[in-house]
Amino acid sequence: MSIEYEEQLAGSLVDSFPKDFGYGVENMDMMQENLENSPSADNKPRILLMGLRRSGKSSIQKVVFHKMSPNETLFLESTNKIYKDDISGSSFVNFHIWDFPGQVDFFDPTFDYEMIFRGTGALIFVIDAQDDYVEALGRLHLTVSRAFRVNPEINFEVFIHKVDGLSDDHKIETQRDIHQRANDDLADASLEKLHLSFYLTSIYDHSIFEAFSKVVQKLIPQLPTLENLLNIFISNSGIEKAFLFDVVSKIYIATDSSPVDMQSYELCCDMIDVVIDVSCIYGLKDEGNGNAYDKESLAIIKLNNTTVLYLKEVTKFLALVCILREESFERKGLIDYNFHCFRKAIHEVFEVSGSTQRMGGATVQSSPPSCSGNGLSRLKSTALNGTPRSLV
Ligand SMILES: Nc1nc2c(ncn2[C@@H]2O[C@H](COP(=O)(O)OP(=O)(O)OP(=O)(O)O)[C@@H](O)[C@H]2O)c(=O)[nH]1
Repeated sequence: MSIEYEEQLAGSLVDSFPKDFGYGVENMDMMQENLENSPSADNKPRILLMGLRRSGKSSIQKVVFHKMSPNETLFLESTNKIYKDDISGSSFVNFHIWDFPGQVDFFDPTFDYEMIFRGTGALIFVIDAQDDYVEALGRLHLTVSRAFRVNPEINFEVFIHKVDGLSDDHKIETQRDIHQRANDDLADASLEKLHLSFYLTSIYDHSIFEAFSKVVQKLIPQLPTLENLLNIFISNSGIEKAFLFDVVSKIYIATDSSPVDMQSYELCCDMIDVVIDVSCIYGLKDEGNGNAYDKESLAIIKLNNTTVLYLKEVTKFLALVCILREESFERKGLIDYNFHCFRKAIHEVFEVSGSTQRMGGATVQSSPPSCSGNGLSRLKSTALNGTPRSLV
């Protein structure tokens, strides 16, 4: 069975997937000040964070990609210029996030929005659900309709944010209402083809990571292959659920095709935190050198309800985290062998090598999570790669 499995995995390798998937190179006069000093133009997909002032855009970006604790966001100052964040240096996920200041007059004639939208993979519009959202809906409509006319390929994502302050019933009602009104506005403008996806989010729980995972997954051209590999892996190993995690951001870049329940996702996120924390405390060399997450990273946690959590390194940035029953874990040898095949296939999918890789003209260097500095996402030493060549 295992050999068959290996063949199945090997058979589905990447040739059929675009290697140079990416978005355009831009240079905008309007944003000289912000962009000139940033890592140069390249073909990385761009995710825009837009919305009214104080809707929570910067908080989302800081919490998901910079390990800021949600309480610290209370002290974030208002963004007054476009903040361009290239997160490819510390994460598997290889794109730029542009945080727009709420007060920018986006449709100022001197503002080259066509350039911006042309190079955009996803536009996240953040709506503060604790506030009156009528103005936000007007702004949403204006933004997405302009963007759609420039680039119909953009994924339009609406985060109904700060839902931690709402009761469960109120959450559902707010989502229904926003969904209805936003789509009515689009229908009135004959923009039925413009598809909006809605997510209920909060930085105070895992919902923001889940939503971001889904946004990012849509930008990964290899997603069907990854899902396929995960399906084959779990069905041959007696595993109930498996996630392929970006360890730094805790975004899952793929999972098998069984439905995701929030509790399983949270459990797996917590496991990553535990593993990295324990590794930071007990796993480093005497001088405190090294990375908290490396080739040797492996953890098994048995819960008191006969569930086993299993985490193993896949690449410098990716970990496989699985949930399974204790009985299935008795066949650990089989799981390990299948994992070995799975890992090999993932490496082949992304052609991960230990050297600098060229991605649509951009050279990317990156390092795995380390314990030094401000949280585990801080880069310590610049190690070469682990970033997928084709994930651009
Ligand atoms: N309750 C709650 N508050 C949040 C959440 N996300 C952000 N906030 C708070 O919302 C306030 C505004 O957050 P920012 O991230 O600065 O908002 P912004 O959209 O970047 O604002 P501008 O830079 O002015 O455009 C801060 O006090 C955050 O702590 C959330 O999920 N729940």
